[in-house]
Amino acid sequence: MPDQPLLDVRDLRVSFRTRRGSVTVVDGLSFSVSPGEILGVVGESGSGKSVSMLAVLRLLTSPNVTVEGEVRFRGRDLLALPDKEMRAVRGREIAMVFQDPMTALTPVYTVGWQIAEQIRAHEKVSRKEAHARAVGLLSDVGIPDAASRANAYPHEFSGGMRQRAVIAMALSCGPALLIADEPTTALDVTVQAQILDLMRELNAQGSAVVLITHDMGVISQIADRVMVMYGGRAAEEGPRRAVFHGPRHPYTWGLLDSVPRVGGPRLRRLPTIAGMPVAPGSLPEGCAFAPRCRLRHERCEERPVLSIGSAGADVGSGADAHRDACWLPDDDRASLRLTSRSAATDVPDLEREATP
Ligand SMILES: Nc1ncnc2c1ncn2[C@@H]1O[C@H](COP(=O)(O)OP(=O)(O)OP(=O)(O)O)[C@@H](O)[C@H]1O
Repeated sequence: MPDQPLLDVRDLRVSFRTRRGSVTVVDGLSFSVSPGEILGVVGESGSGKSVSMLAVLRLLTSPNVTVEGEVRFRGRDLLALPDKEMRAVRGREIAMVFQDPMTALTPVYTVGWQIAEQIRAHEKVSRKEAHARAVGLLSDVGIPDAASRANAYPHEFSGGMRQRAVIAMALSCGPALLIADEPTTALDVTVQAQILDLMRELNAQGSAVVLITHDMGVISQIADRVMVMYGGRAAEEGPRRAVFHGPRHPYTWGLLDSVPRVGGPRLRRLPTIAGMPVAPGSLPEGCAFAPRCRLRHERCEERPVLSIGSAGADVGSGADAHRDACWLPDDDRASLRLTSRSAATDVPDLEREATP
């Protein structure tokens, strides 16, 4: 893995001014993405996944929002880039796919025209050539009879086909980075798998991917590395295998325990994480997860730093590092996980079943 990250986000902080005062929803988030890797970002609703990526892309345009920190992409600080240069980065070097494909498609133009225009926005090619490439891309993403389908309007496509069209648009400029926010959530399972395959293909062609999801199952199928977010902060971050086989943060334990699995033991009830997600504006001074954590102790009133800890053997450095933000003693994590589970019955052993 090359040393220089493609995207390097340091101490990102996003606050909204509301009638109740300033509310911080992303609180000192740092992470990086290496060229060609797939980073899965996972966490419950409201954990700040979307807002942090929208901040990275400079798409939070409300006058009530404040974004602080550093976002380096290929060495340039995106937060300091003039608008025009930022627009060139978005769409050409960084592509985006959102849950609702209609956010990227305009209802009044044909799908082929929109992909062709996206190509022409970044490259000097004739209309005819751009259209031919758009047809080729639609065919690449599995749209049958792409030549005639290119002349259809978005409402004439199914949800899965629209998402494919948006991915075709992303593919059109061969982005170094694709940020995909819940791209499969609205789709049925078969189509979901096809869209994940397309992301893998895009990745195989050299694009790094940040995939936001609340679904640990999706992460287990596709991510090289995983960042688990809670309360606008990173709770844990590491290679997929390390996070699935040796999760270190009690919040990650909860997420993994609450994944329903086909073929797993029959559960009398699906375990859930007790308590409510932390509300923006009421982030505790210390560990954000402490109010819901069965293992909280005095030290949790102090904010834990995302770090490798003192464990040693199973952690590496750089992209291989497995970090967590928890004060529990490193050596006792495995037995503590069992202790914390014993209060819940019928909890499956997910580490053994994680995708290798
Ligand atoms: N414009 C806004 N003004 C105030 N608060 C906002 C605004 N946009 C988002 N938030 C708050 O920021 C927090 C993080 O939202 P975000 O959408 O990033 O969460 P998420 O982890 O992506 O969840 P989901 O999976 O539901 O999309 C939420 O509590 C949300 O209510």
